[in-house]
Amino acid sequence: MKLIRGIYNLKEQHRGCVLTIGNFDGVHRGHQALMTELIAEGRKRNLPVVVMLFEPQPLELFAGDKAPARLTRLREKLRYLEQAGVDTVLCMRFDRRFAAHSAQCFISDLLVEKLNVKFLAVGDDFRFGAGRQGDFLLLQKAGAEYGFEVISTQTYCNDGKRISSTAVRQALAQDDFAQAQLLLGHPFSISGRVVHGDALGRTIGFPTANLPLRRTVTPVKGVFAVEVLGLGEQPIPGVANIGTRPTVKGLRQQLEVHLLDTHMNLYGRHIEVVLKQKIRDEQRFASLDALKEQIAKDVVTARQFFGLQTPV
Ligand SMILES: Cc1cc2nc3c(=O)[nH]c(=O)nc-3n(C[C@H](O)[C@H](O)[C@H](O)COP(=O)(O)O)c2cc1C
Ligand SMILES: Nc1ncnc2c1ncn2[C@@H]1O[C@H](COP(=O)(O)OP(=O)(O)OP(=O)(O)O)[C@@H](O)[C@H]1O
Repeated sequence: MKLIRGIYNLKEQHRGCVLTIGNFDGVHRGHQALMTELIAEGRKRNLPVVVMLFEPQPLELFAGDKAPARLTRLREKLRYLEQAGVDTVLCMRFDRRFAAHSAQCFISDLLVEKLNVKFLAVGDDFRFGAGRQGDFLLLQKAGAEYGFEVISTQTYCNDGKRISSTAVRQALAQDDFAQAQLLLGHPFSISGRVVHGDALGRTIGFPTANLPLRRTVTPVKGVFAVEVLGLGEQPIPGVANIGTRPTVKGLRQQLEVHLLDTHMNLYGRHIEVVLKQKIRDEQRFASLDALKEQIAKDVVTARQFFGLQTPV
């Protein structure tokens, strides 16, 4: 799969494609169904399948930390879109300048001139261009004028309800990871590169691997039983805290994971942490000893969840 970043990297050879546009946060089963349709269309027309997405997501620009929690970072979106069989991702930098382009200009400069789109599939509620002036009807009119087909995507449902990134966030807000997985078509996970922490964890007897969470808003918070992927063939069970660590006056949100029965130096490794079950909310403890005592209990809870014997 190819990644093209920004309009200036679009070259003559990229003209002619079947296209969809959106956030695709989570790359959930609704998105996957749309990809399947688009890929069939691309094969029929012998044209590459292109997904246009925006970074940051538009609401992150407009609403900052009031924006909905992000389910996937760009890297994760790319991985899932590649698995779905997409040929090219066109990642547009969504800044004030880009957002100020008129709907007409978005169509004529980007869709027609740069991409020469032949088939476009978007939701019938899709809005675009400065002030959200552009809508599905305008796209259809433009399609008739410039010679491309515009269709509205079929709604893909679960239990009679439309699958959406919002629905996944709602499931996660209730710590319902089974429901989130059902909607996503893959487990909810957080991944990243392990960085150095304050090495306090080792002194309190629970060494942790720290992942900084660059996203401003996380969809989940607290202490969880987790499985860590990316450290060999088998997932490694662990216990993780997602939060600001109020006991040690941590400032930024991070994910810290303590592996059960495994001692490894993880600095610099890329890991994927799959959340399996919530254990409790993060708390501010009066002392490090109190925190240590609680983490020992969390470890026991996680061991029980994984059906692991607790050493005596
Ligand atoms: C299972 C687990 C639960 C945790 N729970 C809390 C908590 O409730 N409150 C808190 O302030 N820190 C919590 N922490 C974070 C600890 O404060 C942190 O691991 C310790 O300060 C070590 O930080 P370091 O790795 O940056 O040295 C938890 C860590 C783990 C692994
Ligand atoms: N359940 C679904 N079935 C079919 N198409 C979908 C479904 N969900 C999203 N799409 C389509 O995928 C494209 C990208 O959707 P986008 O990620 O912007 O929204 P979303 O998944 O509905 O999330 P949100 O909850 O943020 O609105 C749009 O064209 C949208 O219509």
